[in-house]
Amino acid sequence: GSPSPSSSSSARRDGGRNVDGDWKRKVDGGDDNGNNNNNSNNSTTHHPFLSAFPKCEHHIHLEGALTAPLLLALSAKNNIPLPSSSPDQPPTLDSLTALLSPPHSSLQAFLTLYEAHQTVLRTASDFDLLAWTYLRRAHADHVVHAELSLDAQAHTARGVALSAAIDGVSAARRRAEAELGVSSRLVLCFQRDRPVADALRTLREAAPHLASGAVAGVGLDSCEAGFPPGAFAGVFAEAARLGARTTAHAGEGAGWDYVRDAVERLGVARIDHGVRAAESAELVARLAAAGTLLTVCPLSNVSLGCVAAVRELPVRRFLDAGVRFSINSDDPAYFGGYLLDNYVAVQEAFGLSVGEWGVIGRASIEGSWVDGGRKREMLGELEALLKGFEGAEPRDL
Ligand SMILES: Nc1ncnc2[nH]cnc12
Ligand SMILES: [Zn+2]
Repeated sequence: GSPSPSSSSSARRDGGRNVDGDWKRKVDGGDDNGNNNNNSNNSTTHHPFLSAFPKCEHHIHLEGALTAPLLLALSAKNNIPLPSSSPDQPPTLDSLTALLSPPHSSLQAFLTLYEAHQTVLRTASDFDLLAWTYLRRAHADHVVHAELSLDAQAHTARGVALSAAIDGVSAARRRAEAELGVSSRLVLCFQRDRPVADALRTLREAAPHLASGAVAGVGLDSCEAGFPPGAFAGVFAEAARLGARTTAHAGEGAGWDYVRDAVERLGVARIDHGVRAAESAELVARLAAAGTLLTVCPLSNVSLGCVAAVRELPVRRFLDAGVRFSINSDDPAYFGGYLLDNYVAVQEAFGLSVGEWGVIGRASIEGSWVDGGRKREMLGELEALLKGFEGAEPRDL
C-alpha cells in the first residue's frame, strides 16, 4: 500500500490497539520523550561529551533493528509465526531477547537468524514503523544523520513490492526530519550470495527511486567469503551511471584483498567494515591517500567473533595512518548496542582525546551523503562541542 503522511497514523491503522500505549513504549525501548531505557548502560549520564557528540551513522541495516518487541508485534499483526525452538512453544519476549543477544557463533549463523526474522515485514507501514522506531532510538543517542541500509532482494523474493518497502522507509525518514531534525538517506544493499543478474534487475527496478532521491545509493552485503566484490563490477558501474552513491561490505568476513577488490573494481569511495584492511600496510596507505571512509562497527565485530575485543580493532592504526572512519552499530538489535554504546566501547578501549574525536567526527560528517549546507550545520555543532571540552581528560568524555 502507499505510505501515509504520518507514520503514527499508518501504524495505528495496521496494528490496531497493539501499536499504541504499552506496546509502543516497549518497541521504542523508552518513554514517550524518546528517552531510551533498553539495551544500554548508563552511557548518557557517564559520558557527557560522547552523548552530546553529533553523530552520523552510515552503517545500520534496518532489518538488524528488528528488536524482540517489534518482532512479536509484527508477527502477531501479520500472522507470520517466528521461528521457535519447539513448535508448541511460541517465542516469548524473553526467549526472543535471548536469541537476539550476542555473541552469535558466526556471520552465517547470524545472517540465517536475521533472514528468518525479517519475514514479519510485509507492508509499507511495517517498514515505516521499523525505520521510525530506529530513527527515534537513534535520536536519543544524538544521531543527527543516518544512512539506512535495506536488503531489497530479501523482501522482493518474499513477494513484498520494492516500492512498498521504499515508500514505508521514506515516510519514516520524512517524519524524522520534520519532528526530530534527523536527516537520513536510504541505501539499497545487494546480497552478494544471490546471482549478479538478480542485483542488476533490482537496480533497474530501483532506478525511479534513485531519480526521486528516495534511494541515495547502493551497497553490497551478506556472506562475504567466497563472494568477492569484483563480480558485481558491472552492477556498480550501472549504479554510478544512474547517479547512485556506492559502498560495499568488505574486510569483515574475508580478508584485506576483498577491500582492495571493492576499491579497484567497484570504484567505491566508502567501505563498510574494512577493518581487515589493516593487514596490508600498502592498502592502509592507499585508503588514507584516497580519503576512503570505512564504516567501522565495533560491537558487531566482537559479537560475530571477527575480533575478541574492541581493543583489538585497528582504531589507533587508522588514526595514526590518516584513514578516515566512522563508528556504527550495524545490526543494533543483535549486537548489544546502539550508536552511543559503540562510541562508549571505543572510548573505553582506546581512551581517545577530544582532538582524536574531532578527527573521527569531521570524517563522519565529510563522508556523509548530504550537501554542503547540511555538512556545515553538523560541523558547526561538532566544533562548538569540541571547544567546550577543550583540555578535558579522556576518562571524562
Ligand atoms: N554484519 C553484516 N555483514 C554482512 N551482511 C550483513 N547484513 C546485515 N548485517 C551484516
Ligand atoms: Zn553491515
